[in-house]
Parts: sequence; C-alpha cells; structure tokens
Amino acid sequence: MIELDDERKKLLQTDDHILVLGGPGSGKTTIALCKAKHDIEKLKPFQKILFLSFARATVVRVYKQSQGILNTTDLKNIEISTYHAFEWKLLKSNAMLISKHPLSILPPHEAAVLFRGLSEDDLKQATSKEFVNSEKLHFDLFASETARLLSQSDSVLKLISDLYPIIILDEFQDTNQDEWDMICSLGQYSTLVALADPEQRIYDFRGASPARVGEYIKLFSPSSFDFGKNNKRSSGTDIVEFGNDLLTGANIGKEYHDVSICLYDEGYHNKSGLIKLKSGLLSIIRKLNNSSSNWSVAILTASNSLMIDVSDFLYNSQRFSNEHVLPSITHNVFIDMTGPTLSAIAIASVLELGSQCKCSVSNIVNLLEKHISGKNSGKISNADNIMCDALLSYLKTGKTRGKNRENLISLCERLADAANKIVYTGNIIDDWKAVRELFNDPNKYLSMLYRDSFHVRLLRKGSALYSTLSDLWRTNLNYFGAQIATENAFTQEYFSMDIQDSNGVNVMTIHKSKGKEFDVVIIYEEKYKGRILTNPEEIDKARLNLRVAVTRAKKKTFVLTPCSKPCELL
Ligand SMILES: Nc1ncnc2c1ncn2[C@@H]1O[C@H](COP(=O)(O)OP(=O)(O)OP(=O)(O)O)[C@@H](O)[C@H]1O
Repeated sequence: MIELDDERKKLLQTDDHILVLGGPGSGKTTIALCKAKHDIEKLKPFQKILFLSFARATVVRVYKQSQGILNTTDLKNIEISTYHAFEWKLLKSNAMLISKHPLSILPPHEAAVLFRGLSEDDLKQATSKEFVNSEKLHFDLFASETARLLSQSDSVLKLISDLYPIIILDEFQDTNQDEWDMICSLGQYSTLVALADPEQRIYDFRGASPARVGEYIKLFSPSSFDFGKNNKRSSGTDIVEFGNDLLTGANIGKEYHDVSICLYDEGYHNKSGLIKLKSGLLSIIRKLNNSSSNWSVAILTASNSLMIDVSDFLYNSQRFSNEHVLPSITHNVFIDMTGPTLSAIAIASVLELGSQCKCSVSNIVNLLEKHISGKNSGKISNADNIMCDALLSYLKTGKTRGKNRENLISLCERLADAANKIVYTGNIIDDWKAVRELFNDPNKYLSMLYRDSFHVRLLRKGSALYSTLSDLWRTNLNYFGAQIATENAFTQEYFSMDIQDSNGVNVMTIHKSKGKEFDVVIIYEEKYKGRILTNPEEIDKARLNLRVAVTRAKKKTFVLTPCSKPCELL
C-alpha cells in the first residue's frame, strides 16, 4: 500500500518541472509512477508519459513495481523505456535528418571486435569515425546524435514533446553530457520530472557529473522535493543508516543490526572465501524458503572476473575429504554479453558452413579471433591482444610462428574438418550442440568460447532465432543464413525486455545492481580480487559504490571480506 504524505500529495499537484531528491529506497521511483498515474487524465488520446531509465533490468523492475500502482489501462498511457531504446526509436524514424542513408546499428559485440584494446577517449573518436565511414551507429553515439537532431530541428522537438508532454528521468544523477544536452532540448516543451540521489552517482567513468543536479536547477528552476533519508525499501532496519554512515566513515567501529560484516579466514584453502560464501548462502536460502516461496538474494562483487569465479563456484558442486558436499546452486548471472554473443555467432557460422561442407581453417581462425578480441567488451589482456594480431596475420599470410600458435591453427584445421563431417539432422538443438561440442577442448581459447556459449539464452525452443534456423533448414536442407540470423537476433536482444527475473539467487557486479532491490544482499571480496577499494585516491568513489550495493537489500546485508586484508571502508 502506497502511503502519500503531504509532501508527496503536493508533488502530485505540481505541474512545473520537478526535481525529486532522496536517498536509496526513499521512494523516488514510486512517487514518479504515482505522478504518472495522476497525470494520465491530462493526456490527449495520442499522448503518453515517458519514463526513461538506464538499464533494461531497471526498466523491468520499474515495470513490475508499476503494476501495484498502475492498472493495465494506465500502462497503455505510459512508455517505460531505456534511454538507448528511446533514442534509437527517434533516430531511426528521423534518419533522413542526420544521415544521407538509412541508419544501422553497430552492436556492442561488433564494436568490441573492431575497437579492441582502445582507451575510453580513443573509443569515442573511433566510434564517430566508424559512423562517418559506414553509417553504423554505436550505442555510445545515440545520445549525442539525438541531441544533435533535436537541436537542429525544432519541429521534430515539438512533435516529440507533443507525443510525450511529461518525461520522467530516472537516476538523473548518472546522465552524461550527451544525455544532458538531449534533456535540455526535451525540457523546452515537455515537463521534466528528474529523480536523483547525487550520492548514488556511480557512472563517472561514462561522463556522469557531480554538477548535473545543479545544472538542472539552474536551467529549469524545478519545484524540488527532498525525501532525504526516508527509507521505504528497508524500513525498520538500519541498512540505509549504514549506507549513509559509510559516506563519512562514521560506520567504523559502530554496530548495526541488519548489516553484518563477516571476516573469513583464508586458512590453507585457496577457496576458503568462496566456501564460506556458498555455505552462508545455503543457510540464507533455507531460512528464506521457510518464510516465502518468492524471495531474492544478490551476491555483488566489485569486478567481473570475481563475479565469474563466484558463479562458477556456485554452479559446480564441491566434495570435501570429510565427505561434506556443497551442492550446485541454480542462479542468474549478469555477465558482460559480448563473449557469449560472439560465441553464439561463431557456432551459427560453423553450423552454416559445416552443413554445406564449406568450413575451412580460415573460417575458424577468423571466428576465434573475433571472440578473443571482443569478449569482455574488447577489454582484453596483452597476451590475448598479441594472439589476435598473430591470428589476423595468419589470415593474411597463411603463416604463423611459435608452438602455441601453430598448435591452435592445427586445432582449427581439425575443427573445420570435423564440422564438415557432422551429420546434420535439422534438429536445431542437436545440431547446435554438435557444433558447440567441437569447441570443447582443453585449449584456452577454444574452451573460453565453449564456456561462453553456455550463457546464450536465445536458442530456446519457440524463440525467434529457433524458428528462423528451422525455416532455413526447411528451405535449404542446410543452415545457409544462420550467421546473419544469429547476429540480427542478438542486435534485437539489446532492446528486448524479456530478461532474467531477479527472483532466486543473482550474481552480478555492484554497478549492475543499481536501481534493483533484493531481500538479502551479500557483498563479497577477496584479498587480491574484486577489492571494493582498489586505489586509496578513489576512496570517495568506493564509498558511493559500496553504499549503492549495501542499500539494495530490503531485509539484510552481509559483507564478506578476508581477515588478512579486510575492506578498508569497514
Ligand atoms: N510512499 C510509499 N509507500 C509505501 N511503500 C513505498 C513508498 N515509496 C516507496 N515504497 C517502497 O519502497 C521500495 C523502494 O522504493 P523506490 O524504488 O521508489 O525507491 P527509490 O528512491 O527509487 O530507490 P533507489 O534510488 O535506491 O533505486 C519499493 O519496494 C517501494 O514499493
């Protein structure tokens, strides 16, 4: 039941631009949805209220949260979207105003391959250059191109504002300069409702600025509402108090009821932290299962690689010498999807070529190079960079040097040969698995691709990709066209809202947890991996990150940190 105090009631009656400030779980998103419901009656039949958020997962949570506030008819009048999806829709429908040709997307997995190893600054230049040369638009350019479109064409701007007279901006503190430029235009004719917590700003690395809220106040003179330290998410707990204390260091030496700091002893077992984490998780699951069938737990780490270690450890079961067993735990893992996407494209390509007996060593080397280059969004190790260069040089010259590389090339030869010999049956799942199994090899690069392919969820029976592959087989009795179909399916997927539910156990990075909520949160770090504070000069940033992580919990937060090097912020 939503409680509306006087301040919230006043907000509903306000027709100016609005700024809603408030700490984690203070009810910013909720009041924005109530405001949307309140204002629906003012809309003309063709108008909608636009609710913009950053991540698809947040959009899904907002959508779910809205179901307690908005009924089905209300929801037809509200468009809940990511910034990217909204910008792309605008750009696509007005492409002629910014380009001589129809626009197409440069999807993140393709961009990662093209721009492997580039620094953030160089990346920006490279994406702009790519747009000029190929008319393919990288996601990072959506906001700047939309801002350009809206600043150049007042009629488009008026049309958009006519369609969306009220625009709600979720997590406004994390908007970058390009998004801000776009908002400045939109705010000329639409009424803006900005939701912000300056102390949840964790996207400085993509251009979020501490000045943003001040800029908004200066330009739009909004009516401001401050929910301060209201705690609607975890009321009755001291989780938000801990989060706020973190910002000043007041948490140190203080006891909290609902935030537990658990020190683990690494002992002689290099997996001691993971064992403690998994044992603790099992007992939390037991307790939650006793009280409800609908619960959620998140395990949050500060780095991608620790997140993958955690996920692997949960996925596998462990048997100890005293016969004690830690069973496999089913969970959702929110990994960077470039590696899995490129692995699926590689499998589809081998399926296409192999089913026509046309697969060659060059095809496999090419696919492998793309996977190595693009995994982890193109942020790869020096050794992998060198391997990519060697594979590209092989593709040009047909030659390579060094035992490891020669070994890899002969594995690729064997793989191509085996792909041509598979007896394809037209059973999509069986044929896909047969090709995937070719990559199941101890070699580091083949096994990386193999492992990534298990994170692909697009090939369920009945999915669009499944039907397309079935059609291809029916038409040709081979998989001619499978690669392009898979690429298209993944590009579509970047806008899809069909994403994992956060019920059950979820493993993700702290950055991915923003805007979400779970019953219980476990934050995990190791002595040398996934440290919350990596650089003493960045202590303020680490405090903001940890505050976001801690305050995702509704009931209880645990922080697991090693005895020999406890988290410096605790
Ligand atoms: N006025 C209210 N009455 C009752 N429950 C509320 C109210 N406002 C928010 N809540 C509940 O509190 C929780 C957090 O609310 P909400 O997501 O709106 O907070 P937020 O300020 O947007 O959080 P964050 O910034 O951390 O993402 C939700 O579960 C929501 O249902």
